[in-house]
Amino acid sequence: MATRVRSFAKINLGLAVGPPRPDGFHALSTIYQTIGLHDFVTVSARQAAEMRITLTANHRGVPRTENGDAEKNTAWRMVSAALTRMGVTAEVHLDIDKRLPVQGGLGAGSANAVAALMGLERELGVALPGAERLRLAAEIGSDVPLFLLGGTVLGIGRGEEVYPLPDLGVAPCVVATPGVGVSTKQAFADLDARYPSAGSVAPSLTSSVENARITKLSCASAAVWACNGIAGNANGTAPHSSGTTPTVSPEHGFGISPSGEQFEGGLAENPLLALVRTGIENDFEEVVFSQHPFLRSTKRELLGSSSSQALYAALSGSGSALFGLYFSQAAAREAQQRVEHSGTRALLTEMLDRQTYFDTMFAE
Ligand SMILES: C[C@](O)(CO)[C@H](O)COP(=O)(O)OP(=O)(O)OC[C@H]1O[C@@H](n2ccc(N)nc2=O)[C@H](O)[C@@H]1O
Ligand SMILES: Nc1ncnc2c1ncn2[C@@H]1O[C@H](COP(=O)(O)OP(=O)(O)OP(=O)(O)O)[C@@H](O)[C@H]1O
Repeated sequence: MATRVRSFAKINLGLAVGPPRPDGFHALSTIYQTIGLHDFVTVSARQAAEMRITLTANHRGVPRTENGDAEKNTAWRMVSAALTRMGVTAEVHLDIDKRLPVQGGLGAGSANAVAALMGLERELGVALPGAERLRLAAEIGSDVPLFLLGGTVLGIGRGEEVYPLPDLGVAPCVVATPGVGVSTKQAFADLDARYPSAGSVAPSLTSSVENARITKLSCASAAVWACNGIAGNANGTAPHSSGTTPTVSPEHGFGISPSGEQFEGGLAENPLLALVRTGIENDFEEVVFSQHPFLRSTKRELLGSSSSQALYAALSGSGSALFGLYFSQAAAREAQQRVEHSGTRALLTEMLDRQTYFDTMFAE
């Protein structure tokens, strides 16, 4: 028997990058949001006298056994580390059915690692404690721990320190996937080069300005909490006390529940709108757009005009994927068509709340 796991992508709702730290990573603050697009990771595992982990994939950009570089794969690394922590020797086969872009800024490789861990635990009937999972995930990559929480997640530190936020909602989302890859490592280096601090040998971001932006984005997450405090509970584990997740509406401009019922008090109480109104931005846009100017046009297409405007559009992570969030399915479809008309692939999906993330993670 094998276990097939959906490996959902993320977008970044704002990403503020600070100066490099002594360990070479950059301090950052971001709000991660899982979305419905996904790869499939299939895990087969059985206890054995000797350890053997093999990996196949349907995309040539994915490190795998056939190419002799499986050990570089996030999913392979996660399974290897998890088996060591479990004290289990096993024969494991991983298959990655890649549907998300590689080097897309959608955290696809990071999500693959968590999907592999979930599949491995189910296959072996062994579950690591939550804190152990988070520690392992942070060792694999900065973007990995968020996928252990799902839904709307605050990320600080180098992005690996994660806190579940009450879900922002289920707004329709269009993801544009341009045919260029962006190296995350290079994007951080380009940001450093753009903001060299006077007098220093190594380039670094101007810390006072950038740290203020990090603080601002962390404060923006407080807007989410405040709104959810009104709309429901704010303990970060249950979406809303009403049991519903807010959606956004073009006609009314404020939150309505899936049953059509409006939240009292209007716009100010919709957490997604409240977050957008704090002025969230992705710091990578400046450097990535100057290298790939057509991405700026794609963002404009996602944003649309005043008659069918996006609630928000931005680069995800260090790109190259961009996303738009919309008030309605119709507005999202129009945006998808605008982007595809200009020759860039665009996929229609929606924000994925925490409950749905876990309920739909295991494929039949
Ligand atoms: C840009 C984001 O996608 C935003 O969500 C993430 O910060 C990237 O996370 P990730 O892909 O898991 O990144 P990692 O695998 O941890 O690091 C890849 C490389 O990116 C750089 N890196 C990453 C995260 C961070 N906070 N500072 C960095 O400088 C480092 O050079 C590192 O060697
Ligand atoms: N499971 C994996 N799937 C895809 N790429 C992987 C995987 N494991 C390691 N890699 C390597 O990592 C690089 C980037 O992978 P990924 O697709 O996760 O980038 P990304 O979407 O930009 O991620 P992030 O948003 O976390 O920066 C690839 O070039 C590839 O060599």
